[in-house]
Amino acid sequence: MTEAETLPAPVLELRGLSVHHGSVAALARASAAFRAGQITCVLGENGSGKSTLVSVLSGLCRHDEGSLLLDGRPVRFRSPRAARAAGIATVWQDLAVAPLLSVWRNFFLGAEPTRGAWPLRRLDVALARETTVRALARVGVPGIDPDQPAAALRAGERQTLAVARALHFGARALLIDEPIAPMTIAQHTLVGQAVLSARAQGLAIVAVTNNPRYAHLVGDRFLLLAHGAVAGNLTREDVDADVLTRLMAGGEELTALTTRLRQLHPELDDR
Ligand SMILES: Nc1ncnc2c1ncn2[C@@H]1O[C@H](COP(=O)(O)OP(=O)(O)OP(=O)(O)O)[C@@H](O)[C@H]1O
Repeated sequence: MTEAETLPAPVLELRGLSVHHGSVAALARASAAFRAGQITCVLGENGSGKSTLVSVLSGLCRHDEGSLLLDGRPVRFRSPRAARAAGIATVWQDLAVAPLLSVWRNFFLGAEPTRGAWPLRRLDVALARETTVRALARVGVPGIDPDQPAAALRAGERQTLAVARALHFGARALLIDEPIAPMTIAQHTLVGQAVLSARAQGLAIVAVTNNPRYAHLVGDRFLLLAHGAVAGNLTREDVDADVLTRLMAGGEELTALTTRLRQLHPELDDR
């Protein structure tokens, strides 16, 4: 059986997709497939197009060449809301929480459960709290007080809350743009746990990270971007953590590896 026959169909796919910002090609004819139950880590230097990839998949910006496919059908999201409605959840780099609102309020943000029939319908606060605690425990973060203000959460916990939310509201694809502020190992571990829970529940995950060791720990595939183009699309069998670290650090080695892999796997050109 070929690899294509054993893999689940892609949830999201880019085919020869380009995004221009003025004269700059932030993504240049990029092709990649993101499948259910797989974590694809996106790596590349500053300005290589990682955030643009998240923006185009999440409906924030539109492509001007090639195609974006959802379940094999070409789509063009009009807004992040449209992408969300299609089951694509995004944990933004500058993830905003309402700091003074409680954790459970942030979890629901306008989609709170209610009880009773109109006109006596009321917020079901007990259910909202309980659901938040359960959803957080499901992604490996037990024991969070749902009534504490979101400002009290650490960076990793905020990301985790966003992942828990995505799972609760039935997302099929999860996009994570790593925060700019460096995270501690403990914070990375938390986010890693949440991401692995999401994978176990069959989401297609696209995680932008600048940390090759973290990427190697959680990733099934590694999409390397350079100057907006796909410079490598590797599996765990192709690289170990040291190679991934070196690839991140230097363009030359990356180019050599890409050339070699393309010779060995001509089908990489189609990804
Ligand atoms: N809104 C914009 N207007 C003009 N140029 C942009 C815009 N957004 C991105 N670019 C350019 O597109 C290219 C890709 O940027 P992008 O932010 O996607 O890269 P990145 O890999 O996410 O970088 P970083 O790691 O610094 O976040 C860069 O050359 C950047 O300067």
